[in-house]
Amino acid sequence: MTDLTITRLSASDAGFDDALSRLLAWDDSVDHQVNESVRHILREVKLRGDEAVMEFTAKFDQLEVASMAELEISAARLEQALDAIPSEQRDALEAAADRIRDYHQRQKQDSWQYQDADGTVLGQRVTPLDRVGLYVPGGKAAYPSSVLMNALPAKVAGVGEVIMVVPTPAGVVNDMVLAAAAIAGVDRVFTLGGAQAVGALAYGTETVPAVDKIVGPGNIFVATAKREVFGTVGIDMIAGPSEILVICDGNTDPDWIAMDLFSQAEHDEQAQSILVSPDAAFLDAVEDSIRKLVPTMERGEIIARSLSDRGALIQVKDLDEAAAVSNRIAPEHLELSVENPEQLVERIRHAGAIFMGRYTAEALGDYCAGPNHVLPTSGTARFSSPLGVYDFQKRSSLIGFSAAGAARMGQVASVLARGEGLTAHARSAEYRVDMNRDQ
Ligand SMILES: NC(=O)c1ccc[n+]([C@@H]2O[C@H](COP(=O)([O-])OP(=O)(O)OC[C@H]3O[C@@H](n4cnc5c(N)ncnc54)[C@H](O)[C@@H]3O)[C@@H](O)[C@H]2O)c1
Ligand SMILES: N[C@H](CO)Cc1c[nH]c[nH+]1
Ligand SMILES: [Zn+2]
Repeated sequence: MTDLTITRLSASDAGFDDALSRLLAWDDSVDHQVNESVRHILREVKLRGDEAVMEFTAKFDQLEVASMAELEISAARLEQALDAIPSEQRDALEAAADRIRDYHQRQKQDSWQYQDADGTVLGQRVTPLDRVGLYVPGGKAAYPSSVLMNALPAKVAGVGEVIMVVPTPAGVVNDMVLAAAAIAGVDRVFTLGGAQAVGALAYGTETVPAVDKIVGPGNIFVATAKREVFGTVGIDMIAGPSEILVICDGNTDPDWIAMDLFSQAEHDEQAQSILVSPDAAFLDAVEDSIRKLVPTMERGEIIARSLSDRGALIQVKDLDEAAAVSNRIAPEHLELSVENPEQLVERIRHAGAIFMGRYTAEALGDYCAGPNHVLPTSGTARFSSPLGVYDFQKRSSLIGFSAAGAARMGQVASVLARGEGLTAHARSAEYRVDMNRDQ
């Protein structure tokens, strides 16, 4: 097993800022290789469609097929999976789906309009997207919960067609993933992953229909591919390797905190788990818990790599400084494991999801609390939000001038248009002014 190296930092040390920047940064050489490889995959998929998709699926997912039809899962197979899984799993999926649907219903935006004094009608028409692609990760683990988190907001929004892609390395299909797709009402499922799946959805192939927007989390290849195809299609955000930052006042059981850190570290060697506390003895105790518990974990190797390469235990002088460190990192998940989370949350400006108090394990949010678990990573919580119904709705402005309104505002438009030297704009507005003057 990988040697476990635990990075300890102190916010009061002179080199803290640099050390933190190094911890958060990706290795540039890895970045470069990933970018190159993703661009190549996308180019090939755009040029050669199904043929390239099948080649990359064979190469990266060890899944050889003679035709693309073999990479689509039928609706009947989804239903069969729903019947095949143990009732305990089906009940858990349905319980989670109910809470996720209930939470997301509240995000749905409706169209609105109002009339001003001239009788002019102004408003906003809200409509669902026609067709979306959901990326459900599946390289190192299968994520039925991510099927629910991606698909249910799309269904609540009323999206016309929901296409899901999920890699099935070596052709091993996970029945819980398929069952979740049946529960959520996904329309079509393809067993594709990585940049080739993102390319197929963005450009369309002979078999995979092009979508309007691609949402969902994935590894660094998926996140990079989404960044590359943005503009051809919409994307939700960059939701890459998972992250957790725990702020603890030192009074939570250290084993609980160690396991909370593991809960994200076990996703990926590139996941990031950070603990921030003003209590040095508590940091020691959590370090002991980590060393004690890693060997007991099924995914201990991934956890050890992730904690060693990207994890840290950070000492701060007080909870205010803890909040400042957290704001700088803008983590995907932030646990406030403190006596008074309501007070501390006031100081938090950037985080994908905030877990309030000692009992709120981040893992509950991953599965069944109700809010979405697809969240901005890599500091992008500074400017983006959790996946939600709003990602599947778009807005059109509505403008309906009355004759009186056209006359009044036509004069304003005319002055502004002539100021910009745009005569056609000006005269188009003036026609309506003059027409009203004649009447
Ligand atoms: N933010 C969230 O909501 C959320 C939810 C679940 C999982 N996650 C994250 O999603 C990620 C899942 O990663 P994963 O790897 O298990 O599954 P994944 O589906 O994201 O990636 C698997 C795909 O990566 C591609 N790939 C792998 N190695 C490659 C290479 N060398 N070159 C080109 N392509 C390659 C393959 O095509 C494969 O199909 C983890 O980082 C996890 O932390 C995030
Ligand atoms: N923690 C992931 C989001 O970063 C979501 C997830 C799915 N299953 C378990 N966890
Ligand atoms: Zn998780």
